[in-house]
Amino acid sequence: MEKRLERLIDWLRSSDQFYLSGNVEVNECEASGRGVVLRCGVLNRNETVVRVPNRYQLNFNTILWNISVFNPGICIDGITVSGPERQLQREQLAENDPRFRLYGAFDQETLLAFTSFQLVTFYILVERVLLPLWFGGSIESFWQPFFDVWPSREELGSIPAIWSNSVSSGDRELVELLPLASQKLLEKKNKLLRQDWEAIQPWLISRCELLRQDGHHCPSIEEIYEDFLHVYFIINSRCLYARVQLKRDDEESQFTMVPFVDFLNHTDDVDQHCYPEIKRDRNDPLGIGIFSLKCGKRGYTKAGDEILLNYGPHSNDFLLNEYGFVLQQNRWNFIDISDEVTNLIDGDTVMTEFLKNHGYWDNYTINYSEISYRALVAISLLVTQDYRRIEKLLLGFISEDYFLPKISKKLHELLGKLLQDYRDLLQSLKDQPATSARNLGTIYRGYIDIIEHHLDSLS
Ligand SMILES: C[S@@+](CC[C@H](N)C(=O)[O-])C[C@H]1O[C@@H](n2cnc3c(N)ncnc32)[C@H](O)[C@@H]1O
Repeated sequence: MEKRLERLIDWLRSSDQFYLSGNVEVNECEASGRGVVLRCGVLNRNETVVRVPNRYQLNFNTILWNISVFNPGICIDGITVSGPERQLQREQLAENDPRFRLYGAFDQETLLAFTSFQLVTFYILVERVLLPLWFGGSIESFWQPFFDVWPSREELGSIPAIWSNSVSSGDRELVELLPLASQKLLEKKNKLLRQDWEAIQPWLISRCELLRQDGHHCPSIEEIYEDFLHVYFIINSRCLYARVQLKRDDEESQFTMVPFVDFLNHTDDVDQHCYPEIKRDRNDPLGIGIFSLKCGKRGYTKAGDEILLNYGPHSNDFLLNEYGFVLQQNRWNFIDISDEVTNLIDGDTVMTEFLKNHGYWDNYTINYSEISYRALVAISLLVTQDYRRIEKLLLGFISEDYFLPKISKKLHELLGKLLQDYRDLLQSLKDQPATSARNLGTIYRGYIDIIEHHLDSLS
């Protein structure tokens, strides 16, 4: 890894807009992979840790630029390569570079119809997996130094969508043990994976056909699907929010991938650590901009301190499904108790309809500090069946405090049952030493903390 890191930084240094603080370095540990630490000196509030120009970021725009070098039919003013620049770029390329054919078949409309995720995944698969198969790997992607520092398949094996979609995952049986919040996230992710695979699969098949026509070995589509899963979660776990004007109507497409910045690990602390800043580049007005990572309020003064970034206020269920890790302590944890509560009400159509009509059916949660208002409304109705007063509660004429003494016994019962279920699940996970099972155990331990806290305050 040391050599690959050196190569990455040399590559980035070929731009004079790149900056990296001399006070930081990358280190590696088993629990969180690569991370960035303070090597020496200090980092003060608002100081730049690293700055990466647009050209070295992988995103919808830079990919269009790179494809347009090989395909003159892709022409978007300010985004794709200009005439004189194309000439310059071409002079550096071999005439038989396979990308003239790999990218030549696209028309602009097709490319623009892809989401960011689809285009970035397709492009990385071509540049990282297919391109090295031509001419014994003698043609190398511009992005190779970036590709070389990404996590291996094994490192991403702790993500539930990998358990459920990859034939090589040994953790498939853990899907059954996922809590409801994770099951819902997994379902959503599986749907996106299916959609994106369907969108790019035909293009990958026809690109593989080109390889075969030239007499090269080509992986089967099943093998490429495994690469697709790997690349998909590399992107998913490393992308950073950035406006992509060409895709402005698609919220999910607003991201960029930024070398080195993507070495920062996550903290649940939202406003103390580093923060991103994107500045428009005068020389590249339609690009995403220059991406900087700045030091937050807390500053760093002790050598070895880890420089961190908050990925968002995410629970352990979310972190597991999006990134494949969990935190031992996480202030954003919550339990989805929708199934337990709806099961208690199910069968009573009047009550169900009432809650549905008022927008209070389903989606009930508890976090460390509170039982959600939605859950209190549903349980109060279940216990009291006092429709008149519940309407007053919803209109704000009475407070939930009126109902709390009446529902305390039911809450005790419900939380007591959940506590037992989670303890049983923890017990059944105890004999499984793998990281994925340990992560699930951490989620359930977080749930137990939440429930014990509420049971203490109810009694
Ligand atoms: C943006 S990358 C950070 C760099 C990454 N550690 C690497 O080795 O390249 C996000 C990934 O880092 C790991 N990660 C981030 N924060 C972590 C944390 N607090 N604890 C454990 N793993 C973490 C997870 O594997 C996650 O998918």
